[in-house]
Amino acid sequence: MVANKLLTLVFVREPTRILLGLKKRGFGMGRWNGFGGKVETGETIIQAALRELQEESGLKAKNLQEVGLLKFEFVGDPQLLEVHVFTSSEYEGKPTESSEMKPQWYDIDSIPFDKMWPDDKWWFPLLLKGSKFSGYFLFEGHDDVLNYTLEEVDSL
Ligand SMILES: NNC(=O)c1cnc2ccc(F)cc2c1N
Repeated sequence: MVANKLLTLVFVREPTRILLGLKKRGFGMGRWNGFGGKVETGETIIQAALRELQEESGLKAKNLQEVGLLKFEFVGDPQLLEVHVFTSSEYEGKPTESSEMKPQWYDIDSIPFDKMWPDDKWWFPLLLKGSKFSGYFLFEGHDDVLNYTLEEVDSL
């Protein structure tokens, strides 16, 4: 049994816009993502979310809320990714480019889905309307979603 790999994904929200980061290298390079990464041993998922947001965007979230649980599988790869999705609407600091990410505010009416992971177009509307959601996406490579499940939930 291959344990799930725990990852975090944080979106900083303002009333009409959301902060995305352009991945400058490595996994998912060239796509606008949320901020996040691996949960290291010895840290909680929340601590990891806060750490990665700070490292990748320069922001310190003050009211992190868990809003989604996404599981990603890639054909041919036994490692299941378990992604804990958070939003924050109160933060300290200014969005700052890092070696990994270039942060940019996007109006919630013009999210660049064509330059994001293909699954975003399904669950982003739920995140934007404040729902809690749980989903599973089966990828073939990084561009094709073979099938998925997605549901709004009352609690995560
Ligand atoms: N904004 N969306 C993301 O950051 C995102 C979305 N879907 C993914 C699917 C597989 C994966 F390995 C990473 C992501 C991901 N970073």
